[in-house]
Amino acid sequence: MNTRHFFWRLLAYRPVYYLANLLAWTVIHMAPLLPGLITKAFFDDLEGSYNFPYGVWGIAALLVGAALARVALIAAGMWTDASFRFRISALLRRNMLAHVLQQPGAKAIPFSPGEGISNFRDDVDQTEEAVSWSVDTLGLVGFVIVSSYILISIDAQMTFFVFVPLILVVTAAQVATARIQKYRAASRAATAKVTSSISEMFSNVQAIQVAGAEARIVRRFETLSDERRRTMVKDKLMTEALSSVFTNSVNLGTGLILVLAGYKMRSGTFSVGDLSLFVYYLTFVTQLISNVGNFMTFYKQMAISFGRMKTMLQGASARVLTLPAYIGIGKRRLVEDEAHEGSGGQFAGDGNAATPAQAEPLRVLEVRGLTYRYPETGRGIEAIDLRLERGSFTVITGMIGSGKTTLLRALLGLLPAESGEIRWNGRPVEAPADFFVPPQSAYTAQIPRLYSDKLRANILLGLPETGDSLAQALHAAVMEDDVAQLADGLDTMVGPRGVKLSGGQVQRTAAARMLVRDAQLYVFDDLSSALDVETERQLWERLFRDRGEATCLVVSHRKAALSHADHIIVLKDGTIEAEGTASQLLAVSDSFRRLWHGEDSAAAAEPSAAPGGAGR
Ligand SMILES: Nc1ncnc2c1ncn2[C@@H]1O[C@H](COP(=O)(O)OP(=O)(O)OP(=O)(O)O)[C@@H](O)[C@H]1O
Repeated sequence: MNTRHFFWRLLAYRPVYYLANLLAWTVIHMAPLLPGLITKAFFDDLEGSYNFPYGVWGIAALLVGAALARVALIAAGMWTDASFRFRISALLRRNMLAHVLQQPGAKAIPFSPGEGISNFRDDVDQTEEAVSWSVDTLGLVGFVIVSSYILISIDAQMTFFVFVPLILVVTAAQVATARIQKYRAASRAATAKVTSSISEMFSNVQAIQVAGAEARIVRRFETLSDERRRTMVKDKLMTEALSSVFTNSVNLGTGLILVLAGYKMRSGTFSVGDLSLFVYYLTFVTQLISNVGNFMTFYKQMAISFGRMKTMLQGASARVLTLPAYIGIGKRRLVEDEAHEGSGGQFAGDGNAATPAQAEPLRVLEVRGLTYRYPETGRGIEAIDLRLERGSFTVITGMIGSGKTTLLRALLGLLPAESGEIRWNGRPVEAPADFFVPPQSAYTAQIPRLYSDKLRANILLGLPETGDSLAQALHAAVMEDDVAQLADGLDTMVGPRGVKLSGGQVQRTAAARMLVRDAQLYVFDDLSSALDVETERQLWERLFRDRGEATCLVVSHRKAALSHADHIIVLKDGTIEAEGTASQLLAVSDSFRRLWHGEDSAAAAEPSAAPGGAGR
């Protein structure tokens, strides 16, 4: 889809609103035709060449009436404009967000969060401007046709000079187009860098402080801001220069009319009324031309924004952006809902979420040849085979960077696997990202995130609270003592704008979030990265005791998990180096022996750490 198609599809999203807006602004732009003629009548009446039946006061009353009508029309135009603008920008933002939520979670946006925000904010605003300014064009054409007819019938030569600015402005706008596009793209890119630098600084304040890197970070920020300033100045200068060409063309036109009018009035072929009509119309012609110039500029800038929004879609069709959808106002339409079937989030219970139908009870989950390599580094996992029987406890272990997290993410559809096959009871799982959610499976990431909300809401994430399910999940996640110590217990505000929880508390909150959901497969990514040995041991013990028939797939290098595992997979450089039980692996795998004994040396080096779990 090119920019023109994109533009038309936006107009067609709410055609009635667009047409109402177009009509309102066409009338607003054509309305000055009347006061122009009244003003001419006023001067002609004074001059005695025309006799208005209601006298000078009648003319003055008509002028006041026309001005009031125009004020009322502009108020109506503002309403239609705001209504249409809001709808298209809400649609774009809604569709982009829905698309992001459908992407493999670990690759949801191709930019930094700061750039993503600028995409949602600035690029949508830019598009909104272009579409909104397009309604001025028809009014201009209407005004130009009628006014030129009136003016030509008075004096064709003078009319030509009225329209000289039009020719100048359109030519200037065309010449400047390529430049504006270039400057706008550069200023957008520089702004995005500054926004993402701010968000990185804010999320890494502690790391910056402990590294004593404040001065260097500020210097880097200054460089980025300076780059932004330079690109912005060019962009603004170009836009303002064009705008001043538009505005000043009225002065040029007035000058030309005055010179010619003086000459013609002396020869008696041109009246004061004619002069007033020319000058009056010129002002509006130029103002309208400048509106069209603005539209052309915005349209070019929209092309840049459209390109950036397409990048956000990561290869998906640009039609995604303009698919009709419910934006929260008016009646929900069936067609729109169908267009987005399955595009709901994965938070169950929000009323809009598309929750996948429950699959048949798990007997065996098989993975064959699963491969994913990060395009940036070429690292990842290759040809991984896996078999999880119902009720089994499988541990994936391996050295740092061996591919453990990547394996879990590719299996769960959080990364798009390059190749491989996943079968649930022998049946292929076509869309793992949609399938591996409750009630099929639940997952705790290595570095979970909390929202700025109550602890209770962070665990439930929209799930209705039933019976003692929350208390059970808190117990299973070894979280009950922590909750008891919080001032407002489960109602304590946590997350970035609330009470700061420790890394281990965040991880156990995420574990509770997972355990409160009924799932057949529980997937944990390395709880040991923030839990001490004793807490992790407690957590596994409670899980082994209470999990019933649930199947577990766990990344860990702790003995408490390894010693209870039915099956252990040792990864090295993205491939399976060895597999078996702990005792088998201790006999055959060097890597496994290092991991197993590594915990003893880590515990010895850390006096506060409690002894590890029972080894076999
Ligand atoms: N977003 C990414 N982009 C590029 N390369 C990545 C990315 N994430 C991980 N990698 C690389 O892929 C390989 C596997 O990483 P992965 O995070 O799966 O390892 P891991 O075994 O889970 O490590 P850890 O024990 O530190 O959690 C590593 O070499 C890593 O550098």
